[in-house]
Amino acid sequence: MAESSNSKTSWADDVEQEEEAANMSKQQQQAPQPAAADQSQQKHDNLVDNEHDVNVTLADLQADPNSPLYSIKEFTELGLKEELLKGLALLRFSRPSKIQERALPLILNNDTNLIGQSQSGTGKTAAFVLSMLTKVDVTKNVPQALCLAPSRELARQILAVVDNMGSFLQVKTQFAVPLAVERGKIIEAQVVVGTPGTVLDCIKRRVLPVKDLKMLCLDEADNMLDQQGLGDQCFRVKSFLPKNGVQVLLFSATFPQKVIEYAEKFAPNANKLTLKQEELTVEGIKQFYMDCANDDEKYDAILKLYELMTIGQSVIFVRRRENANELHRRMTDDGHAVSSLHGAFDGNQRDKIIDDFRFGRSKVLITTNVIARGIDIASVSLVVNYDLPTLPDGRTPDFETYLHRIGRTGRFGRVGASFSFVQDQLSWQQMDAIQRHFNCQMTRIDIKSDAARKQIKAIMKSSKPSEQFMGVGSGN
Ligand SMILES: Nc1ncnc2c1ncn2[C@@H]1O[C@H](COP(=O)(O)OP(=O)(O)OP(=O)(O)O)[C@@H](O)[C@H]1O
Repeated sequence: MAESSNSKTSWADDVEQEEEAANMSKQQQQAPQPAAADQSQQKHDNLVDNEHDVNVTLADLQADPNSPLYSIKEFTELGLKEELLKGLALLRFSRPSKIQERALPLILNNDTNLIGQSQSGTGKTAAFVLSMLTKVDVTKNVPQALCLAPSRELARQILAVVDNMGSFLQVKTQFAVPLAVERGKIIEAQVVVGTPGTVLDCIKRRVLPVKDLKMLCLDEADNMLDQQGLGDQCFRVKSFLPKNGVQVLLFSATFPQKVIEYAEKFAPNANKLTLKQEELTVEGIKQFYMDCANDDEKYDAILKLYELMTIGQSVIFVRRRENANELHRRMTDDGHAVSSLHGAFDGNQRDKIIDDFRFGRSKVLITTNVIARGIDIASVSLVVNYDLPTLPDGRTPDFETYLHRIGRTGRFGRVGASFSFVQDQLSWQQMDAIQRHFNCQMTRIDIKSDAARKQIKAIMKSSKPSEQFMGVGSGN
């Protein structure tokens, strides 16, 4: 875990920053609370019509045994409380996805730990949120389920899902990130969602009572356990919990072999739902690459892409905060409306930037790996790897981060595209290694060609909000 020499400190830096962050009131720190129905409307509006020949409905996908959204059961067969079924209906979740259908009975029928893996955007959040909400007793005002996430943004998003899905249960929730927990007040909420550092601090200060906890859930578990700071904090949180009776759930789209060992230590004797490496990529995400001669050509290409990027919403990933600042400044100076988000912003600013993007007030977001994982915004149709993701050595490709980054599009059966820039021999090698690792093919695209622009436009349009519910373009 923490001692791993391969730990990805760049991500940890962002989180550390977050843990130290910001002077803000509790109210300002609350998760966004879109009315469930509005949120659901937004979700379904984003299931797409398209310019392609083939329309596949979500119902079709869920009937296809090869799709990660496939299910044979109904939510009503999964042993959920009536109030949760009502919450699911309000969110217009009609059928469970594969991970939900498989994980829920394994979690709910006994107290065995679970390591759950499924592709990005396939509904892992609902699997663990429904589990937490099933296990808590809302008549007791004491924390019973604890969920840890690696970033403020992700914790906030999970909290909003708990609030929405649990709205008929009248569950009480607590956001546990820096300064969100009222000083000196003992937490009475049944479900606590936060980042590991703050949660650990609350436990040590005895603000967060742990004796009634029944469930500990780690989202993006491989990432948290693999990092120096976060991994330590997660293990320390766990060491404070009752030795028996706490069910541990670890979820992620990726569980690289080297992390499995920590995962098994953290969640002993767990049931496991895992995937093979070549099953990890999401079919709806078309992967392209752009071959540039140098940095200037790369910048010209991103300007050419901009017009297409704003058809839907796009995320541009760069390596470091300074690169994000620099690209933001250059694009803004050139008259383009872009926003930027990274760990150097304080909590308040981060909430505003992500909310502006989430609710469509901004269209293009330049960011670091801080939101590479978990963030779920249905209308993101394009992900750009302006810099390919690497381990801290700056050379070795970071396969998992690549997969999580491109997974910000193509959510729950939608289509999307990813563009990766290559500009020298090293980035070529990195791209080649990524393709071999996932056994996938990236298609070369020349942004200057009309045909290519048309192709991209079609993909972007196909994931644009539409009147037509449930039409999911194949994108082929
Ligand atoms: N059964 C369902 N029916 C309809 N929509 C669903 C269902 N389950 C989840 N969704 C929606 O699918 C989207 C993706 O879900 P979620 O964010 O949980 O994916 P994930 O597997 O956690 O992805 P990641 O690995 O990127 O974190 C969300 O918008 C969610 O509301």
